[in-house]
Amino acid sequence: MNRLATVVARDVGKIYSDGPTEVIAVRAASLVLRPGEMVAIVGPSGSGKSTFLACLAGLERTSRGSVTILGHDLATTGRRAQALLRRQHVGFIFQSYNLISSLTAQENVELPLRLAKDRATASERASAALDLVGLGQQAHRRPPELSGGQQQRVTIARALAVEPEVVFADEPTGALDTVAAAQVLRLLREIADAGSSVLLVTHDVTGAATADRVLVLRDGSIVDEIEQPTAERVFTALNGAGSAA
Ligand SMILES: Nc1ncnc2c1ncn2[C@@H]1O[C@H](COP(=O)(O)OP(=O)(O)OP(=O)(O)O)[C@@H](O)[C@H]1O
Repeated sequence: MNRLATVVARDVGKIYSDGPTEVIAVRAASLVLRPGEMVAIVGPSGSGKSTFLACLAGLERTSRGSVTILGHDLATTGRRAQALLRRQHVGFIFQSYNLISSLTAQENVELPLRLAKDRATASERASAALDLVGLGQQAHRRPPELSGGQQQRVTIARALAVEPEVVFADEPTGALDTVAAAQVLRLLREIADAGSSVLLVTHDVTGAATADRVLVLRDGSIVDEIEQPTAERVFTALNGAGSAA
């Protein structure tokens, strides 16, 4: 069952304790992500998008439900094994670039490769990934010498260099102008078209419409699912979700 799925989430819930009160960030949300599929999660601020993504990526412990990544049930996979799984098979792209400013773009992309499987080919693969995102000429530059869009493309190159089966992207275009954002979205689309799974959290309806499927979250629940999305349909669904909140 679901042998082809890269990520399977069943009835995932996440409750945060905030002093004496509890915040239900995600309630019983389910998702199956397949190879080559790009799924976007949209929803009003505070609807639980980032928390859901973090639970699926194993970055947050779930309060209920189950998550399986590439056949590994996170509930029964130890922390070290999960870290290894992420390092070798999962790419992360966040709004804050998390690049090391004292290292060049090339060194930033090489770093996870040196920690993971392909030390011998780290340099070649990092160069190839930077070429792919159009930054071959900027490989020697450090993050402070690059624009926001270029830094984000370095993080994409870093995620791509490990040839991940799954990419988790949380607001990757949040800090970018329209042109840079479109470039980043195009790269995410290409990653999916090349066979990986991409899960994207975004506020950008146009960006969400580049996905194969859009899930609309409201108050921690998936309230709508749009197949073959257009920006208009995402906008309408999102406004419905927001106004009802
Ligand atoms: N570490 C935490 N401790 C307590 N509550 C949290 C924590 N992280 C998130 N929350 C709460 O969980 C809910 C969902 O937050 P989350 O960041 O997942 O929403 P979001 O849809 O990604 O929001 P945004 O679009 O504004 O980034 C919010 O009410 C938030 O305040």
